[in-house]
Amino acid sequence: MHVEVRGLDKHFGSFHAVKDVSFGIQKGHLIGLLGPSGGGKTSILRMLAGLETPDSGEILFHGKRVNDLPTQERGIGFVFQNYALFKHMTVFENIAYGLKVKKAPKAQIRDRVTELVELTGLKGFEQRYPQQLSGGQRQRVAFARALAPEPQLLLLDEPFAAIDAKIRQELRSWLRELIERVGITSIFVTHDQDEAIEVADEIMVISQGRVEQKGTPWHIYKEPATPFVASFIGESTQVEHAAKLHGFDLAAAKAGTRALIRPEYVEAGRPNEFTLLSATEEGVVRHLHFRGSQWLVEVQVGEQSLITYRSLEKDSLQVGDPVRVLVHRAYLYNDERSWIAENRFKADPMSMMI
Ligand SMILES: Nc1ncnc2c1ncn2[C@@H]1O[C@H](COP(=O)(O)OP(=O)(O)OP(=O)(O)O)[C@@H](O)[C@H]1O
Repeated sequence: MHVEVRGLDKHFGSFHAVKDVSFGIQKGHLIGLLGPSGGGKTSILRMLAGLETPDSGEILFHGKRVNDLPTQERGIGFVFQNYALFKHMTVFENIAYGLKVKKAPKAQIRDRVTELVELTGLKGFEQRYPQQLSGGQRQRVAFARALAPEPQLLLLDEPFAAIDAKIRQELRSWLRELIERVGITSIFVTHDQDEAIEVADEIMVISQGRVEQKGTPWHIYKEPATPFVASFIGESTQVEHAAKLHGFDLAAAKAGTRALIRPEYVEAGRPNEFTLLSATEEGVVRHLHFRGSQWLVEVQVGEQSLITYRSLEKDSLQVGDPVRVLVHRAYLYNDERSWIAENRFKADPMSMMI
């Protein structure tokens, strides 16, 4: 189902929880609502579901306004963190529930439950009760139950929040596959950026009731539209005085312009690792953190500390080692605007010849 939201607004008393939110979701896409706690993600989901009434704005399913349609007529399936299974019902009965309420014929219910049990990898568990299942299995039952009545939109609110890290990881890829196979338009609320990046076709970053940015995970990571997005997603260090960034054309930077720099845009190493030494700055290794497949290196350049990764293949560095440092790219921002700046020594190969 194609979903369109236009100018959605919601107050709770005098608190402005959702501010002029607009977005569209293509049929069959999974969109992740990502942002800090209290940002308004759940409120947006509840309005889509008809569990909360917007102050203003429109919700369109297939181009038709559904603002006044009751929840049960919106064709929505839910999986919430606390949307518990019915304890006194077996897995089979839990999955069958929505179809029973709709008074579907018995044979149809049986066929659909069998299909979903297979789809969600729960074969053999049909007669178990929820307390006889692991957390991950219970959540899979919750998905099967939500999908049984063939909803057109699936709303997922932190569905894995209560599950251990290891199983959670498995469930993420499982969910991705499931959604692809079923081809259902889905909205997934999370405050975990790794989860959103891994699972979603598109991410919408929400903070303080507003959409900060919407785009593919790659786009959001690589080209953050606002300082909030740049600092919320991925690792970075902040440089207070952008004017000191060596090799950058900072004509547009004013006093007070700050920079965010991701570790992959910083290169730190021994002098012989650089072709143009004068393009680099002097630094010293302050900390080394072993990250399994690489080192996370903290270097000090003047007063500024920066982080970077270093491959295990290269010469190992020690704390206290002098290094040369080159910053390739920075996200700059002041009060009015934010933009991406490239180091001319990196961005323009001709300048390397100077
Ligand atoms: N029924 C309500 N009455 C009053 N305030 C509410 C109500 N529902 C939500 N709020 C407030 O609106 C704000 C947004 O809440 P919401 O649950 O939508 O945020 P969220 O981004 O989903 O956060 P979380 O990740 O913690 O669930 C919060 O400050 C919350 O306290």
